[in-house]
Amino acid sequence: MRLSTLFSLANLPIPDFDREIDSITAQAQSAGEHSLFFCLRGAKTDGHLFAREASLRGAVVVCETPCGVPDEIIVNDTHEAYALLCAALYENPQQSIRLFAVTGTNGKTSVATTVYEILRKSGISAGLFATTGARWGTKEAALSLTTPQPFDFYRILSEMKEDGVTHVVMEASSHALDQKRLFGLQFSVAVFTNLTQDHFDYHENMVQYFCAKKKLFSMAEQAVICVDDPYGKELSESLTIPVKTVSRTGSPADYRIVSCQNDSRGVTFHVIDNAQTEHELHFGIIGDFSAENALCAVLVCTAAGISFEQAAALLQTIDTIPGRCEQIKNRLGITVLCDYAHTPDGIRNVIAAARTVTQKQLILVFGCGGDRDKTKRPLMGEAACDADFVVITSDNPRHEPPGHIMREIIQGMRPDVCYLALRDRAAAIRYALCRATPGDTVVIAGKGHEKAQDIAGKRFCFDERKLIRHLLRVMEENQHC
Ligand SMILES: CC(=O)N[C@H]1[C@@H](OP(=O)(O)OP(=O)(O)OC[C@H]2O[C@@H](n3ccc(=O)[nH]c3=O)[C@H](O)[C@@H]2O)O[C@H](CO)[C@@H](O)[C@@H]1O[C@H](C)C(=O)N[C@@H](C)C(=O)N[C@H](CCC(=O)O)C(=O)O
Ligand SMILES: Nc1ncnc2c1ncn2[C@@H]1O[C@H](COP(=O)(O)OP(=O)(O)OP(=O)(O)O)[C@@H](O)[C@H]1O
Ligand SMILES: N[C@H](CCC[C@H](N)C(=O)O)C(=O)O
Ligand SMILES: [Mg+2]
Repeated sequence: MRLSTLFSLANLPIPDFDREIDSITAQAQSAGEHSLFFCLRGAKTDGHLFAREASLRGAVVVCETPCGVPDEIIVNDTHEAYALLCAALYENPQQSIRLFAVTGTNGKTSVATTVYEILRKSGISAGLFATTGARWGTKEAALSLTTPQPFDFYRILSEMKEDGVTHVVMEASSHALDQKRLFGLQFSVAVFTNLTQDHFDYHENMVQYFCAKKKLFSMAEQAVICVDDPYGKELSESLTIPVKTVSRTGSPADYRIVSCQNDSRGVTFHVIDNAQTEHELHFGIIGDFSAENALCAVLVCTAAGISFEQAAALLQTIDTIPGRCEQIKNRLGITVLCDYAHTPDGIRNVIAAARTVTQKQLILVFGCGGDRDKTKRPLMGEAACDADFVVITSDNPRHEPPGHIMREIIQGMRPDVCYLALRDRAAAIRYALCRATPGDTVVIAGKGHEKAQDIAGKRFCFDERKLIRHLLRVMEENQHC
């Protein structure tokens, strides 16, 4: 595409020179003869420092301050221009697709996947961008980020459009909102699930974390907001767009969950709407929080033109979200849940959910990621004390020593709680499963759908669900350990 066409499609002033452009990048080392290189100011360094390198590779450079290279274009905000020009390169696929987004600390993948499944099952040609990957029709694409960088996002979105997708639901991470990866998009509905501690390695405090999340709602026509935490309540009161509020702990709301019953088939719950009509819903994922996620998903679908009743009926047919309170069936009489809880609130919630289906002991296996929020480690240790026995292990230690991370978790644990620390995650899972007796539940948290363990910057194959299934099969064959 010509540079002039690209800028014109992005509604940006047309540069005074023209060139053929076929790719866009923010990584100087990937720039080439026909690429546009964006100088982004990041957390670690400033992309402007790499303008010369990109230019020597033949790229046109887009910057905020002059870099003194030939063929440079100066814009006010390179993050914004980056998103707009990536959209333009793919001929603005978002203009013919209805978009829905979910933000919040926990529950984004769960809500987004549920919306996707309901839309799909109702006959709508839908697409999904989530931590678990992108999906549409019979296709899938792996994503390295929950909310992809603009170039990857528009590349996949345009493929979805070519394949006839009309509705797309996605997760909006706080990192993405802060870095304006979604700049220029307009969402039919934005959802807020909750806000509790996470990512303090990136956001300085809860106020800044909340500010990043709030940005999504300036890009939305309608909102669905859980008002049980003070941030949701404040957000709902600050917006001028139509808002549907949701609660499950008695806070006043348009849709109130008034009872939840969990059993091995999931959660059955009652909702009273703002016309005081009561509805009974069922969702195949256990946990009171799952009822809240499910209700948010149903409300998003009503904005897509599906009736509440139809959305609720389709909800009943969903029994799995990969790695989210996913039950791994076995003939040993133990309940095994593979889950993605990786925050103090997530750990507390998944234990509470698992309790509702546990007759005897509840065993938890978990760890904390390296090179990420260190302050959540003792808090996750403290939350883990709600289990009867805890196996502390590794969860993507990245560049940190696993033993050091495990010690930080243990610092938050009550001295009366029984635990074992086993650095090798496969050994930790094996130990927990072997320890369990009929009537017990084993919750394995933090990695869910993930297929690798990141140790010292190297990614080792580690498909947790496959490993659990294998161990359970061996145990079934032996009926003892
Ligand atoms: C914390 C974070 O989000 N970092 C992202 C950010 O990096 P950064 O701001 O540190 O960038 P930087 O290293 O300072 O570099 C600034 C610029 O110089 C460029 N550069 C830098 C060095 C070089 O040699 N050459 C070069 O061109 C970089 O490409 C970049 O454009 O910008 C980079 C490029 O645009 C991203 O790759 C990087 O994501 C990293 C890989 C990442 O892991 N992000 C995670 C934490 C993330 O975004 N997670 C959320 C989900 C979180 C959740 O679960 O809620 C997500 O949406 O996935
Ligand atoms: N509404 C909720 N409130 C609290 N905890 C939840 C909620 N929904 C899910 N969880 C817990 O958090 C875990 C992660 O859920 P999910 O993957 O949906 O969150 P996410 O926001 O997408 O996370 P990420 O930031 O990694 O993308 C689940 O496995 C479950 O244990
Ligand atoms: N998407 C989240 C969850 C990571 C969960 C855990 N497996 C880890 O690696 O810390 C993040 O990037 O912070
Ligand atoms: Mg997610």
